[in-house]
Amino acid sequence: MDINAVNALSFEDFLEIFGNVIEKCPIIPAAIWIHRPFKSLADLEAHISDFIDSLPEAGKEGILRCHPDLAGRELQSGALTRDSQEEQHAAGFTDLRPEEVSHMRSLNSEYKQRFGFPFVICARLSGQRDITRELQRRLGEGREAEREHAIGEVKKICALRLRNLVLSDPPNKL
Ligand SMILES: NC(=O)N[C@H]1NC(=O)NC1=O
Repeated sequence: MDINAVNALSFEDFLEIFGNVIEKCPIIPAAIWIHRPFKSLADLEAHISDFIDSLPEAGKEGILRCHPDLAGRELQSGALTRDSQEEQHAAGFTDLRPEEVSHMRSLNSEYKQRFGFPFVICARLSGQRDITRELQRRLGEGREAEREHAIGEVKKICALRLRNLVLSDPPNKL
């Protein structure tokens, strides 16, 4: 699908296709619909990014809270969105040994206790081992810096999801 095809979609079809580019936050593509016609994929992405930046702290943290834990219970029970399932699989979280799952879960819960929102990272851009190391490093960050860092990761996840939808041969890098 190219950008002209995107611009030709009805609101309902647009939401159906782009509703999860920010995990479980269809309000975001719904809100930026008003900026059609989009000049390019980068333009569409920039509107999403600007909308997120315009939110108060509570809105940004709400977005983070819509993200499932990496290697969490939803992965185990098959309750992830398809996007998230594919991303966690790509990073290797579907192949963890039981002790690695427990380690990841205890780090996730320590992180949530410290910051009040889940640890979020663009799983397609790193492997499971690097992500675990990064989680440990980010546990030492300040709350505000960490919120902004996590929102940056949400935007990377969004960029790759958009490319998957709009480009026919999507690269798995930014
Ligand atoms: N918690 C977290 O980072 N979740 C995710 N990251 C990603 O790339 N897909 C996700 O679901």
